[in-house]
Amino acid sequence: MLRFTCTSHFTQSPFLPSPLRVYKPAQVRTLPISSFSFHLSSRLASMSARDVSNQSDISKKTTSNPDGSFNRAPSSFRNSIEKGGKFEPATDRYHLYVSYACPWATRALIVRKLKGLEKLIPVSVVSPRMGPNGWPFANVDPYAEADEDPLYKSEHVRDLYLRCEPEYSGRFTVPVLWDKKHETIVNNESSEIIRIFNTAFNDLVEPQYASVDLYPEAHRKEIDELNEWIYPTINNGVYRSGFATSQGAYETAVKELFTSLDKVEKLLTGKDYIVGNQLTECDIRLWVTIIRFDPVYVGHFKCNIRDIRNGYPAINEWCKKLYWKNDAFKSSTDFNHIKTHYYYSHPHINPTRVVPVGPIPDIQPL
Ligand SMILES: N[C@@H](CCC(=O)N[C@@H](CS)C(=O)NCC(=O)O)C(=O)O
Repeated sequence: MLRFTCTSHFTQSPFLPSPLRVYKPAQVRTLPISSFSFHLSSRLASMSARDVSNQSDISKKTTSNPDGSFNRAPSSFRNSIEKGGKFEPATDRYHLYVSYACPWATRALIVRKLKGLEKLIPVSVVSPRMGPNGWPFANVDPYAEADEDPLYKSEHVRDLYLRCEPEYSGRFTVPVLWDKKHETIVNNESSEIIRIFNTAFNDLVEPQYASVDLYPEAHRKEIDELNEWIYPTINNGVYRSGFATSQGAYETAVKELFTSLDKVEKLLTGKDYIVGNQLTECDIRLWVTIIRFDPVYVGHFKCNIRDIRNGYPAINEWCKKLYWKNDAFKSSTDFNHIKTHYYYSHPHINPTRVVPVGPIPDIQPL
């Protein structure tokens, strides 16, 4: 029987009462079943028994309420990038660390691409197999499509946090927006990173990218109102369902989740975008959860009242169109990283680490 140990950073994590919250993306490869299962099993087989027994359990460090409901701690680094400030817009100054598996990091990847920031803000992708020390870089876990840290050759994302704040005792999350000048984290909260990307570098990018506005003045009120319930009940709702440790907490979360999906289905019927007639941050924030829904959340997080492809035609159509017609979405999505991460990194809810083969395909064609 596997035994799971918590490392010091997990036990030290501040489980503050906080708004509920969670989860990250890249290249999609549709593999035949045989190569997919070979790929996963050969990777897993390369992990030693010790690696497996030391694997931490994210659900243990984030589910802290006595009633079994899941609670997510707030992000710690909340700076902005602005002219005249400590962090000024500049070329070759900032670096983005992400996991393709994490929905929150995927938000940042999508907006980085939509805003033409790829050269300005290089990106490094961690291995999807989160372990006792958190997210490993490819030098520690050489996983396909994962990178080494080009700045410091860090072993884990935690090394970056401890480099800039040696006493840091929070969670070592992605995304991380890093400043090379001050060698510190600018911001590790995706909802703020995407707002920074939306405006801060407009003077440094081509006009066609500067004019992209994902938080337009005219729609801000509506976007804020939607974020207000989509975040707790859908984005974080899947985690509240999956990480619940009591029947009651699970049922509350899963029912709220599907009630909100029903509402979104109505909003998207006959429309290409949630707000107005244009792509906004609201689409991006919701999409990163929906794209993971059928491959992961239905099974791993027990969000199985319906799936998206059979139960929500308007959401499914919207999701497919963004994926297949806008490369910022497709190129930020890697189903192999997504599935491997969830089924591997939460041994508390999937002790065997077996990764399901389906659904096939990961996303339906248009
Ligand atoms: N507040 C963060 C949440 C990010 C987050 O929870 N990321 C997860 C991955 S999906 C993570 O890095 N977890 C690592 C850990 O908890 O140790 C945001 O929205 O940017």
